[in-house]
Amino acid sequence: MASEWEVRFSTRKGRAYFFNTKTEQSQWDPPEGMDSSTIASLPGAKYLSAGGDGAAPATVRASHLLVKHSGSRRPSSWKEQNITRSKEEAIEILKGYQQEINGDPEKFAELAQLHSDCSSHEKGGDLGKFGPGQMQKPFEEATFALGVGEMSDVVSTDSGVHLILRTG
Ligand SMILES: N=C(N)NCCC[C@H](NC(=O)[C@@H]1CCC/C1=C/[C@H](COP(=O)(O)O)NC=O)C(N)=O
Repeated sequence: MASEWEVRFSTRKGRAYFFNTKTEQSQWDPPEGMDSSTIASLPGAKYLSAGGDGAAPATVRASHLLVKHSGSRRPSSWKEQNITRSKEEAIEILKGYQQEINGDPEKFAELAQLHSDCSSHEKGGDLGKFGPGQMQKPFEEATFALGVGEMSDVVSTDSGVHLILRTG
């Protein structure tokens, strides 16, 4: 069924692919028998550029709200010298912010400024523009899979756990 499919972007291959959210199957080609208007209506269809080569935007812009934990690559921040919370606690805290943000970009920037364990908190979480290869892979792939203005669910990297808002 079309609703099980979405288009994602492989930053490793630099092209779009089809992902079945039910079976978790990935494939380069459109699902068998799916007509072009259905394909165009799939989530992430924007990655299927006019040329069909799935070219992604060269750079994206995003903000993030990072909550670090004891397993972070650098368990310290402007906010807390020695971060000892567990990853599970960090996820709970982040989910609390996610509820409070409730999809509102201004609220996102406000909470990122107050609570993000990244120096980008000074700019409401803004990381500026970046292209493939600049951020840790899980962060990059999650951001490239978002539409402009969309927010991610919890994304985990070696830095900690993040909420991401794609802004450009
Ligand atoms: N281009 C911009 N604005 N800065 C360079 C970013 C370098 C990049 N950083 C990350 O991937 C982490 C996860 C997403 C954001 C981010 C921010 C980290 C998080 O804090 P940390 O784990 O470092 O203490 N702080 C800065 O690097 C990397 N390849 O390590």
